[in-house]
Amino acid sequence: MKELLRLWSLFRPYRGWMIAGTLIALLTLIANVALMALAGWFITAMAVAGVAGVAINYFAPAALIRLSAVVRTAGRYTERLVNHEATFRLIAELRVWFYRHLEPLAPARLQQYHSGDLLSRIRADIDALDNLYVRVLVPVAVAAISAVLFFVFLLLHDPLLALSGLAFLLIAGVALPVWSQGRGQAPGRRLAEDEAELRAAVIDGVQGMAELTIYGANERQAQRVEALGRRLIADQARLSSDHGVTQAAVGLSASLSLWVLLWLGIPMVHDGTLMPPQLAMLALFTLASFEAVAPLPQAFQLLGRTLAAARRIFAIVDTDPPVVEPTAPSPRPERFDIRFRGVGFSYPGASTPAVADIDLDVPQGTRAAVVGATGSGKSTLFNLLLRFWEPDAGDISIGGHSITAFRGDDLRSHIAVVSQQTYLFDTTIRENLQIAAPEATQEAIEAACRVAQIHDFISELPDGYGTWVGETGVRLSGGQARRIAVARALLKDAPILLLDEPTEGLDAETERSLMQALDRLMVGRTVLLITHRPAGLDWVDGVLVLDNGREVARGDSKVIPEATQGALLRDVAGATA
Ligand SMILES: Nc1ncnc2c1ncn2[C@@H]1O[C@H](COP(=O)(O)OP(=O)(O)OP(=O)(O)O)[C@@H](O)[C@H]1O
Repeated sequence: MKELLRLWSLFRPYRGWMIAGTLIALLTLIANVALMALAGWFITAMAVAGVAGVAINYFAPAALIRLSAVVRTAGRYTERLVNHEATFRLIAELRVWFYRHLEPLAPARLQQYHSGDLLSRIRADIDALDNLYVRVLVPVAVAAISAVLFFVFLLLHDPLLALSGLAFLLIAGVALPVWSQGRGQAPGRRLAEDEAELRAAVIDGVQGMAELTIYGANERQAQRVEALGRRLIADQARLSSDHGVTQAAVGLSASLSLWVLLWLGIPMVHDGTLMPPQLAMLALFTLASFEAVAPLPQAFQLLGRTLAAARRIFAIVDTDPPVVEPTAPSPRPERFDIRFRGVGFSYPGASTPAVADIDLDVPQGTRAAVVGATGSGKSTLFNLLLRFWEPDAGDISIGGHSITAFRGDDLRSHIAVVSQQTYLFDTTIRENLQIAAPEATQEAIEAACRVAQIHDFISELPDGYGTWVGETGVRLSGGQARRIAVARALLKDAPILLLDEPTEGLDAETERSLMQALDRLMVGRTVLLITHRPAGLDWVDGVLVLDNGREVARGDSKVIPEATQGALLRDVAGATA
């Protein structure tokens, strides 16, 4: 119920559309029922007149029948147009609304979700919400209003006929939807969850296909996907069979309603309280009136799926962002020194802190390295500096301003990152570079690529900068992707540069030339490097050595103590073994 009210408030801007859609749908329904009732009356009246040998005016009823037919057809078309237009607008807006809530949660709060699950939420779950609008709200409003009108119409002829008609309408329009809503709740919820799990499993299978093939695990993955598919089909089959049952029950209610009306009405014709054409009209009227309630059982059956989708969406929307954005405008630092003071942080649920009591100064224009074995907390320092997470203790400042005073985007506009994992989008090299500077001209892009020593390679490609790099940049080597990252950082032209093992995994020659490119990039910037390799750090001005999130030494590169060197070298040996 809570979800329904929240969804209703989200639909608020579309209430005008909803009212228009409801009125047009109501008019269409009334035209259809009128068409059937008038036709019943007209045919019987003509037959009775023929038998009696009297003339009747057939122009008015014939014109009304034609009018009803035209209104029904035009109404159906317009109603679809209006309601679908409103639904598509609503869905488009909901998707943007959801994405706006998702953005501040990345990456910290989203790590617990599989990308396939998030995709399911943003696509299938948002789509499922339109069910509430087109299949529940509008039909329920139409059914409720028309049931009252139909009841009043029957009441004008006979109270007993009205009550029997209403009783069957209530069975089809209230009892059956309540039953199918109860039956559909559990499979509907499972459908939302299983669809997400299936999507995640398929994405995993496709992305990890090389590993699955190497380790002969394709079959197991296929079985997992198949089992999920079977579960999904079982729930869909149950919903479909229930849908069949309710549709049959609606048909049965309509037929029973007709029979009861005839059973009650025929004696009235004998008594002369009802004319034969009236009986025919009321019979077809009763039958046609069930069109108003026919969509309700399925709509309520799908309510379980819709509410499960709503819950999954609200679960993300209600997540508190890991950092609180300041309300005041961000400061505009004149200098770009980086300072950590007493910084401590634990990831949620972790028993030990990832970093504790860290002090670090990187004066503007200098270069510092944080060295430590795997898991010693180096990347955590970057995550805190980039404000993906908020420290539990201490403070980080840039140019004398605490980073808590900056809005996330403003803070990150001062920082460029080159890491070992450069994410390349499935688009052209040019667009991948323009992520850092959307307005960058071709000349600026080429200049950055020359410094990054990747221009010659790109120029030799048949499509040059228009070359498609493939998903996650599969068509480029690790070294080439790293150079693209350097070029991106040059294009961004930020005063602070974070380097996360930028030469990791490259051969000596590639590493040397990438270091030359990095040398050019580092000029005039405040640079912080994280690495687990203690060797070759003579180009940095200061080193901080971490072990298990704590400082164990600091100074220049010579301070890396023997013991720590040993641990680091073991780490390197372990990583390469
Ligand atoms: N997103 C996260 N959620 C929970 N725990 C995390 C997360 N990221 C890191 N950790 C944990 O925090 C500790 C420090 O990790 P961190 O990634 O900062 O180490 P690192 O020195 O950068 O390691 P590496 O050199 O392997 O990248 C580790 O124990 C790690 O398991």
